[in-house]
Formats: sequence, structure tokens, C-alpha cells
Amino acid sequence: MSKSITAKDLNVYYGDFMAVEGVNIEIAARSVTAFIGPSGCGKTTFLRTLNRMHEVLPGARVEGELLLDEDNIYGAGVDPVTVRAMVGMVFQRPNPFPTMSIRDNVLAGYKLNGARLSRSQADDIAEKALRGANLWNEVKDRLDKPGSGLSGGQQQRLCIARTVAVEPDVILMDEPCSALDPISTLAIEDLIAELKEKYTVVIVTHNMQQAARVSEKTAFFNIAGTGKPGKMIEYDETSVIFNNPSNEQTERYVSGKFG
Ligand SMILES: Nc1ncnc2c1ncn2[C@@H]1O[C@H](COP(=O)(O)OP(=O)(O)OP(=O)(O)O)[C@@H](O)[C@H]1O
Repeated sequence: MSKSITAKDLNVYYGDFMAVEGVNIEIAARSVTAFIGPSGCGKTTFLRTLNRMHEVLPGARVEGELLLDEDNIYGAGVDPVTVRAMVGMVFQRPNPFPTMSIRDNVLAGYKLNGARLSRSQADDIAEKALRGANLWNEVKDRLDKPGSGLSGGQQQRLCIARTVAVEPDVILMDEPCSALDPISTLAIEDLIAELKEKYTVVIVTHNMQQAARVSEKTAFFNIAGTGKPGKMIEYDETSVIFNNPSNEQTERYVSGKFG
């Protein structure tokens, strides 16, 4: 399954501070969208609203609507835990559970939900997810060894396997390669290209070449100054954003004149 994402007039606050203002965006199912922009413009903050992670901080809140297909994830009675099962997230630093085996890391989502799986069901889920994360061949002979014994790039693919194991509709990635070497980065970028066959992928990246390589659409965010809210300035096909943007701020950013 894969779902579209639509934000309507979304404002995001930390207490009284409005960190992101007035985002309107439509992200197609089965696509890769990159969020770019200078530090502090609200990319991560906005990304974390897409699976209701933002509100885990005290005082953090959201105004506006956020639809997964037709359903407002901020609607009355919607359980954030259900939303987070549909919208998985991969973080900047690989964060496998260090003492858990590779296999149990992949199955962690099921264990947290209290699902009862037979040994063969669990084996099938683990293998499928590890294959889906392009990690199976590297770990199939050591599934019972701790996840922390893998390289950084392998650990990040393990985290992606953990995310895809529960079959989400959307995968959010917050600078997933920033702690990785170039070879591991390429492995993750290849994987992102495969993931979009099944999932809607949204990635925050500081690396403009990466945005250009992996995404079909790009949203450029900017901030007018300290204490001001970040805004989405332009959203278009990635090739347009990088080669022929409409907005002067976008043009200045992608040509390296600031940020
Ligand atoms: N936990 C928090 N409490 C209060 N303000 C926060 C918090 N996290 C972020 N902010 C503020 O929200 C604004 C947007 O930050 P955010 O981290 O989303 O930007 P970003 O574009 O992802 O930046 P970077 O590229 O540096 O990661 C900034 O002004 C930041 O200081």
C-alpha cells in the first residue's frame, strides 16, 4: 500500500513559537519527494508532523489539515500510534536496538504491538524486509547476532528493514545518509529508488546532489530570519527546482549563493 499526502494550511508550533507557517503541498503516492533548504527553515519539523511525531514534545502542536489519501491524521479520535504504524520514519543516525539480534530488530515493530507470530511467519517477515532493504545477503548467516555489530550503512539499512517490515504506506527519512560514507550513501540512494515502487517516500536532505539524484519532486523551504517561521517557498519537479526555478530565493539557494 502507498498513500498520498496532502497538507492544507499547516502551521507548526513549539509552544508559542511558530516554526513553520502555511504549508500547502500534495505529495503523490509511490513517489520520492525531497525537502531542501537552509538550516532552521523547518524541514525536520514539518517532516515530523507527517506521522504525528512532532507532538511528542511538550507544547508542540499543529494547526491545519494533513491528509493521508482522504483521511485527516489530525482528525478527532485519530490515534497517533496508528498513524505512526502507517507512516514509518528513518532517522539521521542509525538507531537499531543495540542488544537485540538483527532478526529481532527487524521484528521490533511487531513485538512492540504485541503481535503473536509463529516462528515461520517471523522468519518470512524478517527475510522479506531484509531483502527489501538490500541487506539480506550480508546478514543471512548472522541473524542472531546483535544489530550493533553491523557497519553504519548496514545499520541504516537494518533500520529501513525494521520500517518496511510493518508494511507502512509512507516512509519518512530525515537526512538518512548524513552519518554514512559515500559507498553506504549510494546503497541507501539505490534503495530509495526501489522503495518508491511500493511506498511514498519523503526525504529531508542537506545534500542537493542527493535530492537531484533520488527525488522526482522537491520542496524548497526558507526562513526570513531568526525567530521567523519557515515557509515552503517552491515545490515542483526536481529538475525544475534545480534548473529553472520560478522563485528567486530558490534560484539563489540551489546555485549555492546562500545556505
Ligand atoms: N524542540 C524544539 N523546541 C523549540 N524549537 C525548536 C525545536 N526543534 C526545532 N526548533 C526550532 O524550529 C525551527 C525549525 O527547526 P528544524 O530543525 O525543523 O529546521 P531544519 O530546517 O530541519 O534545520 P536543519 O537543516 O538544521 O536540521 C528552528 O528555529 C529551530 O530552532
